[in-house]
Amino acid sequence: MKGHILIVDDEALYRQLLTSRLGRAGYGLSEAADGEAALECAQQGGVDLALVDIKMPGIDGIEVLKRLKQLDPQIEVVILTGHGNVDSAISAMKLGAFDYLSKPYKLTELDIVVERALEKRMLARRCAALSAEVALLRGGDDAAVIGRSAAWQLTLELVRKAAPLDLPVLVTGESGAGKEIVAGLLHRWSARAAEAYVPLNCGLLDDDLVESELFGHKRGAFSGATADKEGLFEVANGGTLFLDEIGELPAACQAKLLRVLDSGEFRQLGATALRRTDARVVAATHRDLDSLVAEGKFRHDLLYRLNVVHIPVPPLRERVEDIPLLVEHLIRRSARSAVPPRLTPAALARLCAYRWPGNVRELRNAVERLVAFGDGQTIDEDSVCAILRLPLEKPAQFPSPAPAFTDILPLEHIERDYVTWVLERLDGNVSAAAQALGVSRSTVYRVLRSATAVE
Ligand SMILES: Nc1ncnc2c1ncn2[C@@H]1O[C@H](COP(=O)(O)OP(=O)(O)OP(=O)(O)O)[C@@H](O)[C@H]1O
Repeated sequence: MKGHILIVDDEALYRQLLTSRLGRAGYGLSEAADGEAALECAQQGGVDLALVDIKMPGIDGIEVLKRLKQLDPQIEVVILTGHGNVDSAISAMKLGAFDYLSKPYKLTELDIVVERALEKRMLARRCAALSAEVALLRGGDDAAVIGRSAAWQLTLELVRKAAPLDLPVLVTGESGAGKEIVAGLLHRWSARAAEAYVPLNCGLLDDDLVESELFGHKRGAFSGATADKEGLFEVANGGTLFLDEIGELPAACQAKLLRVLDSGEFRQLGATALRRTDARVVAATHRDLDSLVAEGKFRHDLLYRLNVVHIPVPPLRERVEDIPLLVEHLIRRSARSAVPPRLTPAALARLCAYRWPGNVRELRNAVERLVAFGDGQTIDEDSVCAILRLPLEKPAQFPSPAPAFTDILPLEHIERDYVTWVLERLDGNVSAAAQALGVSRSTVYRVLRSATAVE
């Protein structure tokens, strides 16, 4: 697809004219007959360009332009003005409109303006993607760390406080929740940021190799040690050593690690002399270290030493508000073209309602598959259900709430029934329902409370 255009005009004839012309040219299209509908549509995301009639009842074109830009400064807006209405066209340009067209305009003129506006949008996208890539190659990018939920903000607050402290940190949380992301931030936000950040997954190496990897060895220390080798504690000197899956650390290494944490000293395998290191240790685990201590598999004193600062990373299901942002970010990252596919609201609601046992990693994999196997234009509820192996429809359990309209009912009743129905369809997940309905969680609670009050 060449880009998604939102056509906003109260006159159906003009909308029709534009949709048939631009539809034939291969653009994705949405229509809105007034400003309110336009903003609702833009809120769902995926709009690249809006063609907005300046004179409309209710919210006029200039106001729509302002609010669209607040919603997403990257959306390009072309204002459609009446003949001779140059003053408003100029104010629109001052507010960030890409261009304006005075009615009646030539369709070839429209084609050129649309093409240029979309080209600008695509270039801005490419530029942002490249900057993110460069930042990533340079060792991380704070902007690529996504999340605005209260739970995630609390985690970041802890990271911000812990980063400059120069103490060991233990990061815990389910697999795929973002522990390594947190470890990276602890390094980047510390005074050691310019020094090495060295990660090691303790679960991936054989027991005897972990020790040599961490502390290094002298030539001849064991069969196969043909030369002296520096350990990661030395490589990370002055920087941060990230020990992932610390629960898997073999017993012999646990004792040595405790010593380094206490004194900064260690011995290479096969060496007699002590060496010193100033590497800060950040450890992570998805396992319950207290249980491992109780089972005698993890040293109590090491846990005590590592746990000086503890940062728990909440699972994704406890920060549903982050899902839409992560999904948008991941779609943009995985999209094959400069115009990422558009996610339907029902598809997003399904993603928000899912429990994500594999957390952000599972979400990333799901989005990558949705983008790879999709048609490049739209990701709908059916595809999400297929990828997540969810039943698509639950008609027997969830009959349509549509009232028969034989009676005149207070709006409050209809609102209550509809919200209850949406909530049932989304397995009682209030955040997902709020997301799907485009309202806040407190609004969902208010409507439900009014339901209890009425009954
Ligand atoms: N807040 C976030 N913003 C953007 N991407 C994230 C975020 N959290 C996690 N991810 C992405 O999700 C994936 C898994 O994250 P990460 O490796 O940090 O999880 P983990 O908790 O360390 O997992 P494991 O326990 O399996 O090592 C990575 O691709 C990471 O980039």
